[in-house]
Amino acid sequence: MELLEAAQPSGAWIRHGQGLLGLGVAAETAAAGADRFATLARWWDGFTWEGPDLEGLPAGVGPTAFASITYSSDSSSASRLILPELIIAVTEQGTWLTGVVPADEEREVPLQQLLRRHGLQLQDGVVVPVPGAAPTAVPSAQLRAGTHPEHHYRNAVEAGVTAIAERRLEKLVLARDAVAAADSPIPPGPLLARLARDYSDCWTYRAGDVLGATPEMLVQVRGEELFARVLAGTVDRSVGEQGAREQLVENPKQRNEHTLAVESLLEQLAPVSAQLQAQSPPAVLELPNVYHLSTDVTGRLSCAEAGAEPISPLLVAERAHPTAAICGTPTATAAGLIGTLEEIDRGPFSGPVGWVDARGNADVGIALRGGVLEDGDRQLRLYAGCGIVAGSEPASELAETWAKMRPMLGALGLTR
Ligand SMILES: C=C(O[C@@H]1C=C(C(=O)O)C=C[C@H]1O)C(=O)O
Repeated sequence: MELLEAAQPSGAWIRHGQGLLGLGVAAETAAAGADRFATLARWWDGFTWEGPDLEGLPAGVGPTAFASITYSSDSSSASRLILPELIIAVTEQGTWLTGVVPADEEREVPLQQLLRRHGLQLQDGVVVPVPGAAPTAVPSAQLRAGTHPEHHYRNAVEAGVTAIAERRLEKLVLARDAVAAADSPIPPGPLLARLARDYSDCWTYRAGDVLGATPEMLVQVRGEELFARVLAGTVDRSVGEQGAREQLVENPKQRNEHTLAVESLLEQLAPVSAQLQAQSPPAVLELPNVYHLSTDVTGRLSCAEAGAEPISPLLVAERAHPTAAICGTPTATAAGLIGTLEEIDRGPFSGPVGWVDARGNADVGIALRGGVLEDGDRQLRLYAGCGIVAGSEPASELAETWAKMRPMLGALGLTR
């Protein structure tokens, strides 16, 4: 956490005080459109590593790229892979530092020098901030309306409920945005530190312009093993534990909404996986702002089972995206209605976010509970969405979007 406060990471992925921090940029690439996953995967596969052997080291150690991929293929935002020049991997087995120097530079940059460049140093084998560096303050921000006023969202929910009543689809996820504006650039480090502290069960992330703390894992790849955490079905934290059980586990509307999300993931991953198993019944995930219905899914990559060439984790993520947790059922109908009803460009929000290492391991979450830095970092655009099913009420869905924005609002010192 102390490191996060001091440094301004170009990439971050932290949970329970462990994870990855990327500093600076050694190489990066951007992609757009329907081929964005494949373009990024090819770029990453094209690297050769001449560093020490990584075999046996924890996932994420070594050269690791941070990924942010847009929700939609028509977004005007870019999807990105960023390979930092310095990667700090804090794992159960210890901390590893990886420095990345492009081969054509033909020079060794001492790790101490790389650390110093980012306000850090090694002291008795531990990475610490350089003494005397002033902590970066988060400027005070003002909450402003996003692309549309609140009533636009209520109307969109109403229209979604009508489409469901007309049996055009079963579920769709509608999102909206809001803006936190400051007079000076908002430093990502302290925001990430607050999120990692207050939402330690979530994956606190940064990749490119997007940052937040997501509770949802689209797909985690460890060698041949797959893991995912599907969330859908939400109640505010204020209902308490007993209320959450009654309103989530014992509520058919929420259970159905949740099942659709789990089924979409299982179906979409089926072509690339084997032995997929979903936990049943779903658990209740307790977070500081909300409770969710939550299902963990495990499986194996089918290419590994068949002894075939390994598939890039970015292409596994492409298969999995978008689940009904952030889009709807059936996918194509929901995606079409989202486009006409939301009238926002989701950018990286609700798209895949995370990292991929040089051995095919990856954590790819869903970019939720966060925001996108804009306007020279003086503005953070927050996003949140809700699953709409038969009987959803516009006012309570709007309230749920505010509850889902709470992690980022809290990190900015804002309340709502
Ligand atoms: C869309 C969001 O969250 C998703 C929607 C949920 C729901 O509608 O119950 C729950 C978790 C996420 O899968 C968001 O946080 O913005």
